[in-house]
Amino acid sequence: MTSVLIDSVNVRFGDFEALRNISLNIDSGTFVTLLGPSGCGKTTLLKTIAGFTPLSSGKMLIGGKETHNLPPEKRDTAMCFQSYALFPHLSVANNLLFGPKQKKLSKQDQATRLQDIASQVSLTSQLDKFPPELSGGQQQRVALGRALAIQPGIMLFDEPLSNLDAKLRDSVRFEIRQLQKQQGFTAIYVTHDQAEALAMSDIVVVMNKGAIEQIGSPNDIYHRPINRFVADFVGAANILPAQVLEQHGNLYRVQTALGQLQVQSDQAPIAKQTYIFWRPEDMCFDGANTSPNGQDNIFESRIIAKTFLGNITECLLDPLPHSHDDANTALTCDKKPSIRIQNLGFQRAEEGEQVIIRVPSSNIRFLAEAF
Ligand SMILES: Nc1ncnc2c1ncn2[C@@H]1O[C@H](COP(=O)(O)OP(=O)(O)OP(=O)(O)O)[C@@H](O)[C@H]1O
Repeated sequence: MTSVLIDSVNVRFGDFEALRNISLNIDSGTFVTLLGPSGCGKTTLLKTIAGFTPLSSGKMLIGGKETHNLPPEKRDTAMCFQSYALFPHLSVANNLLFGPKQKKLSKQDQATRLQDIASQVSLTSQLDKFPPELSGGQQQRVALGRALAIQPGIMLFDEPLSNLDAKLRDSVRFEIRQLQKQQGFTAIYVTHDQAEALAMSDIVVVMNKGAIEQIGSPNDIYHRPINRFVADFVGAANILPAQVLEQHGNLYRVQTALGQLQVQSDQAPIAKQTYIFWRPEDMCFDGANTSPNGQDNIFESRIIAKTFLGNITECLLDPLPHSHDDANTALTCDKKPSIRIQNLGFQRAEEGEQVIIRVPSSNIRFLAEAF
């Protein structure tokens, strides 16, 4: 088991800064996901950990050892790629044995390792086949088994499931997580798929433009994103600029382009002009135009578009003018945003229909970002 400490790391390619001031502490045995849009530096960070890309500045420790003079083969890491990178002329067995042979394991240890790994990645019946004779999912499992056969302290995964169809992706994703839990290796997993990151990880690292935006548990990242980028990248979000008007205990009245809203928050806003957000599933369709506790936000909207998603329905709403607005506040002039709602109860509502929606004040959160 191996920890990774990354301290103020920068990586430059010529004038281009691919990684900016990255600091990250990964405990041994943790499953960490690097999540972010294409080009944000995820693979570069993975390659610096593997030792394939040198640091421009900062330092890195693997298992407590400074990596400055540590070549890739001495880092206790193995990498599993999106492209599988299998040896087509070698059988599945010999692909799996590539690492153990390089490590000069005895014939008997190689045989034991092969049996163990083949059964872990469910390939025992495929050992004599060659990679071109396998399905995409089987090839992916060979790539995984080949990396596992080295028994690394740290497994580095670079979008390993992106070539698989949705169903297979779910099952291989589950297998990887099960293996990681059983064997206890540290996993650093690159993806741009937020659902994958939330489903697999102990810790999610959200990256943007070469820097880290937020580090947290899947629950924190989803429910307590710190800024608009994270809120929007990790799932759908309704985000509004908000001007704080008054506070009573943990209840805030804010002016938004939708009118005045109430926000119940134990965390104070970082500025008077900030942003609020809520998830599409945090609001509901309501028959009554009153708030029973005086703290819910109720507004009328027109359904612009309706999408059936199987277990839920998503609607795009055009909120109608709010009758209790403070017309003197600048934000009432802002362009009125559309709002997304996901709900079980919308199946019968039709596009064009006018509906009343409710957002409990406790479901709206402040982002730690000012404008
Ligand atoms: N060897 C290199 N020389 C110059 N620029 C590079 C090099 N490697 C990566 N980059 C640049 O660094 C940036 C980050 O690339 P990286 O591959 O780390 O992104 P990523 O987040 O993994 O993207 P993707 O999800 O598309 O794989 C990109 O703009 C890329 O063009």
